[in-house]
Amino acid sequence: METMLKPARGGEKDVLDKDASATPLGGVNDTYGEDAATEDLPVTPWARMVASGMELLRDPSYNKGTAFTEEERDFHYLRGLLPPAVFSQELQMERILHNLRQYETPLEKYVDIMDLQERNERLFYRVLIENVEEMLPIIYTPTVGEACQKFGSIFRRPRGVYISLKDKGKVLDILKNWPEKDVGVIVVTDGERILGLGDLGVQGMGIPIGKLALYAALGGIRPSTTLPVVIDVGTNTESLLKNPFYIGLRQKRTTGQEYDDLVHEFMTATKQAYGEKVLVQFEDFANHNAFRLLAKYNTTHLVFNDDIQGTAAVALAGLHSALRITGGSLSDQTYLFVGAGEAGSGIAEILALEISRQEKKPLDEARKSIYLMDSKGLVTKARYESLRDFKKPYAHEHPACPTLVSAVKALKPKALIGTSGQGGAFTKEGLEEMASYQELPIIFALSNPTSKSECTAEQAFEYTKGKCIFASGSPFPLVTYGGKKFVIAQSNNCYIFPGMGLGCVISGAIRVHDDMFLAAAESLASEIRPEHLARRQLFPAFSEIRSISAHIGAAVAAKAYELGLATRLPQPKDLLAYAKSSMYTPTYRRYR
Ligand SMILES: O=C([O-])CC(=O)C(=O)O
Ligand SMILES: [Mg+2]
Repeated sequence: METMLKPARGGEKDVLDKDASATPLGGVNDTYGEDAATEDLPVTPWARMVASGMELLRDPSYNKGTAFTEEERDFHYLRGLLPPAVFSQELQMERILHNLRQYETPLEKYVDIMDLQERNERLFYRVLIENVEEMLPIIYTPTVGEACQKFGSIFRRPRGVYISLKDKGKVLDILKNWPEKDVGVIVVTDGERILGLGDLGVQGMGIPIGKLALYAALGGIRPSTTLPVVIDVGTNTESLLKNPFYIGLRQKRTTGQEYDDLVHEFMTATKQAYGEKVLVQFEDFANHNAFRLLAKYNTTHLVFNDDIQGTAAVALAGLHSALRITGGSLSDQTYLFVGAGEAGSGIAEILALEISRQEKKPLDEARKSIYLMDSKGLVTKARYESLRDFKKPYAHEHPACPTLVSAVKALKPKALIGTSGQGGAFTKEGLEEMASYQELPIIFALSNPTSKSECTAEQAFEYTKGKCIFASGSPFPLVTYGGKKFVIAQSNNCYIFPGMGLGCVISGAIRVHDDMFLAAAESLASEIRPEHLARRQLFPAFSEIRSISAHIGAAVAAKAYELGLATRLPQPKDLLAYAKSSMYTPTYRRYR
């Protein structure tokens, strides 16, 4: 059967045929029917009635622009509303890319491509999926950071849900204003720690929007089931409060009970509106809330924190790959983290967990080879009383080391991992020291966006005389050193969260367990082949990401079933095939 777009001139809109709830990703198995198509466009096994004519052209989920066929133009009252030429989606894509490449600044590209999302969603996703490496730096780090800083100025059309202190007591009603009833994945921020850029208040909304675009493009989550949310409790950033174009509450951040109550109302409302299988990803909260909220809600809701757990899983996969190059096992190395916030302690903790599993030793024992540095220098036992809880497990007996070089000299770490949000924190002296006692030092500069990276890729190679095994959080161009070219691997949580979401959705998971992140990390690491390692490339190319997400999704789902956390029964026999067949694809439907 084909997609039926019946004329509904009298305002009858979007009546979904009940057959639609056949699969977990919002109802439609997108590959279904493709084999059965007699013409070159795929067809879908369900029927919808939506608006026709101009309304159809203005609905981004159905609009195909110049790609409406002659037949469709006649049938859906489009004749004369479009110029006469009929384009293929491929030609439309070419045109989009051609125009995008004319812009001089990344922010102009961002505005242009996000506009496409509001005009023609399938074309937007097809451009993303088929050009991941080119598009990622625009809709994601680093450009999304600048977009958030200027979000008020570039604001055009709202997307997602804005919940502010003014909405206390009305959060469920607000969620009901969102037009989609079938929401499967929410990304929520309060904007207090946007990437490494600090408190951007309501303008942090760019991050949930960008992350969810990746859920759909990289993880195959149906776009209509994704919901970006920002909780606006004010901002402490003076320049934003003074900026006439700031679009949030013009007040200092509210904290304490009032903050907790609003977040709690939101968390309760998500379940009331969408059921207990809605996945809520916490994103870019400041440390003082991130750990707390995760601990508070992970026993009652399907939640994870991307900055703690997603970043951790991808870095663990990167360390696995790095050790395949250097030799040795995870357990007999020393690790030094510069930055002891969400990413630092998240990675430290998953690493300790993995070591304790591998070596069958207590977690506390496994933590002993992992050291953290914060703004006050090495985290040590002597500082124990004044430390935040999440740093305490790593407060080891050790003399004070105030600087990076002194810590590297004293500890001789195998791997140096930057999660500080401090651009340039990996000094020349520190990196030279890393290379002074080992053949292949592992250097991860993970802070985002590019301006906050602890060092550039070029500096890492230069200061270690080409010896380093390097990964960064944001993209860097290829580095040539000693006549050799090195592709710079990005250790970014976008390798993990789309697959994690896919795994949760296809299994109907009701909780996220740490073991699901270990499974995701293992799955990602298994994608690294000897040819990657020969080039010191720790992660596969983003062009392979849909297949990687399917594998991660299957691994996560398998773990959820094993742990008794999955509710979609019976368990599909072949989870990988099921994951793949459930993924959203953005080729146009044929409307009849
Ligand atoms: O958004 C990214 O690129 C990675 C991330 O979660 C962060 O840096 O907060
Ligand atoms: Mg983040």
